[in-house]
Amino acid sequence: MLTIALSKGRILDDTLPLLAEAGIVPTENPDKSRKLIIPTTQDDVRLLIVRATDVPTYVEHGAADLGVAGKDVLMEYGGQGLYEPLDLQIAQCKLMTAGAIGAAEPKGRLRVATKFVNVAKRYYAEQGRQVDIIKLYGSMELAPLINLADKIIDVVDTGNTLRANGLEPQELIATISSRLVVNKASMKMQHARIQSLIDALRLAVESRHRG
Ligand SMILES: Nc1ncnc2c1ncn2[C@@H]1O[C@H](COP(=O)(O)OP(=O)(O)OP(=O)(O)O)[C@@H](O)[C@H]1O
Ligand SMILES: O=P(O)(O)OC[C@H]1O[C@H](OP(=O)(O)OP(=O)(O)O)[C@H](O)[C@@H]1O
Repeated sequence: MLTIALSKGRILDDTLPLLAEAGIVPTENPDKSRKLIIPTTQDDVRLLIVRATDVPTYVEHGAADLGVAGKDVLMEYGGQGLYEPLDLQIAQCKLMTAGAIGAAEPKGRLRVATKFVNVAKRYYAEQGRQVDIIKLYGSMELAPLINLADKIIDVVDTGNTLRANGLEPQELIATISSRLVVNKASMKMQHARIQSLIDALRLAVESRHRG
């Protein structure tokens, strides 16, 4: 059995067409179903529906053989516990710092609100900048508006969410897309099977970007 961990929303929506091209189609609509284990048209392939930030955990521990996760989530998760053989080129966005439009840089310690605590620590450590990181789980854009923080670190696509809250994008930390991740033991034990799936998905990604 091959188990693939996916999160509902844009990753599921953008991954299903690629899986379909590789011959894997869920037997019920994962967006509508309340089931968390979804069989597919291939008897020996199933999907696990998990939170986006939990995908690397399922795959590293072997609860899933493969998964799809945003590079932002993988950067935050860290470590060397997963193979990352393919950029699926979906859910593309940027990981950026942002602050109130026109606000001056604070003189002393910078207060940065984010759910990407590890990424933030690494980013400012590389710059030798002293910061206080404030962990939030959502609605990051609020923090500078109510003076909880000077800046935020979040993913930005159109910039509409920032603009709607009087914020502007500042520094680019990384360009982001979603990656196929593979459990290391699975890659050894089921090498031919997983490699042929990677190859099929690579073809699907390439044909999408040609057409
Ligand atoms: N506005 C966006 N445009 C394009 N890609 C995005 C955007 N927002 C997030 N992403 C990418 O898609 C991935 C999944 O995002 P999604 O919004 O589905 O989950 P989440 O809200 O980050 O996670 P959770 O549901 O666990 O809170 C993110 O990790 C990021 O890589
Ligand atoms: O630059 P933009 O195009 O506005 O995109 C950026 C927003 O997209 C994501 O939220 P999403 O809409 O996915 O909602 P979520 O908070 O449920 O993830 C992310 O958390 C940002 O807030």
